[in-house]
Amino acid sequence: ARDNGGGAGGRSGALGPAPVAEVIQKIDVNPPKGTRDFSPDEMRLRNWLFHNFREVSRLFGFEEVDFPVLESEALFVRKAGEEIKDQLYCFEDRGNRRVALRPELTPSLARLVIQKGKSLSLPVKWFAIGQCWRYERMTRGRRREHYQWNMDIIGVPDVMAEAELISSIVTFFKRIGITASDVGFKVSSRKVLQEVLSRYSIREDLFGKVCIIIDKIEKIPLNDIKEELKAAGVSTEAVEQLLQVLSIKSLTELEEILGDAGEAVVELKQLFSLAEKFGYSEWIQFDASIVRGLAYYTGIVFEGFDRDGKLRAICGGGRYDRLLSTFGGDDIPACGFGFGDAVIVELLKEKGRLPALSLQVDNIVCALDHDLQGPAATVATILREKGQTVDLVLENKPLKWVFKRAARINAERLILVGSAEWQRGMVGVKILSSGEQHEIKLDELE
Ligand SMILES: Nc1ccc(Br)nc1
Repeated sequence: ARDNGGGAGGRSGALGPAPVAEVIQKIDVNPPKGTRDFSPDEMRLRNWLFHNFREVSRLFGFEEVDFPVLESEALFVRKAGEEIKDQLYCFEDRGNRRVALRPELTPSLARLVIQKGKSLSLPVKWFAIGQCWRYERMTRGRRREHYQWNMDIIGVPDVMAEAELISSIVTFFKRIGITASDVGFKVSSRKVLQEVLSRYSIREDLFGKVCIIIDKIEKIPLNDIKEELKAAGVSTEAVEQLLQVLSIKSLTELEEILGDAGEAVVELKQLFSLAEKFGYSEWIQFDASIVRGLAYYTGIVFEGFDRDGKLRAICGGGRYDRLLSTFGGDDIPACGFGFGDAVIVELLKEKGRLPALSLQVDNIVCALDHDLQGPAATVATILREKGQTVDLVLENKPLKWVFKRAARINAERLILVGSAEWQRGMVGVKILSSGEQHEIKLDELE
């Protein structure tokens, strides 16, 4: 006694058609410009990615933290001319406070470390996965939001911390099937720049601005870089020397220019030696042109890149020993990285290595007629309490519809609740892969 099953959403029967609410205006069903919805397929991929972020963080003994997406604008106001500042998604709230959607997680993490103060025992090893925003003029059609995985070590001045962080990213890449043939890390230190600039007695406060200009070296013409450096107060001679040093691709060559006693060379040699011990030497290379685009880095910096050179940086990070003190906190050393959720997916697509993820349920439970919906609910609950996943058919549907749905949701078993069987305390079971079917006592269901 099955009705025609009605269409999805359509209510037919004694009450007549459902009253349609007054259509006020046809809304735009797309998300705001530069933002994404995550439908089930995309959400499965995102959850798979985040699961691997979390598993690696757990393997490395890091604790998860989180912060508001909305922060005080003051947290991100830096004067070094960073793109992240120019694209700040900021506004004045109803309490006339200047606020911003966070463009990155590190300042929030620094804020929380300072807030916790002496109650924290160092080193702090925290990770976070959070949505970050930028207000990008849509002329370039780029995204305005992405999710970032961040790992930070607070309170360890030694290069061992950077080596540990790079190891965690290598571990992540290996987990998702990316190898050293696919990606690598370009590693340098801002102390390289510092040591060159100090030879030309460039003012300390110019350092951040010079780094931001240098970070654009691959993105804008070299002459523009030179002009911007000179406009920032760097002499022509210093500019030429700077660009010459930035083209160095070997530590040996760097040593020839800077000597072997400066912190830049000493720390980089330590890092490459530790890479041997961690077992990821084949993943990293020295590249003096790497400065990263955030003003607060003070030492080692690194970025993950795809060896085919088709994509933007996959991840990046470095040491930021001054950030906490610039926020009024103690002078605590820190380093960390950010790993976005978009470029890595582009890389996996490029490599044809996206994971095959689909909905799968153990059981689809169906009442064979309407007055058996109650017993079907009982069966579903019994199975769920045993940890089985159940898709319970919620309406009176023809079996043809049930089989179609079972195939779509990759159900392993079809549990049929029929009147005669139910009277005998039994239900019907059909193994959908083999077609084999049998009856089973309710209390033997598992
Ligand atoms: N910082 C930032 C935020 C959002 C996106 Br999309 N890219 C970079």
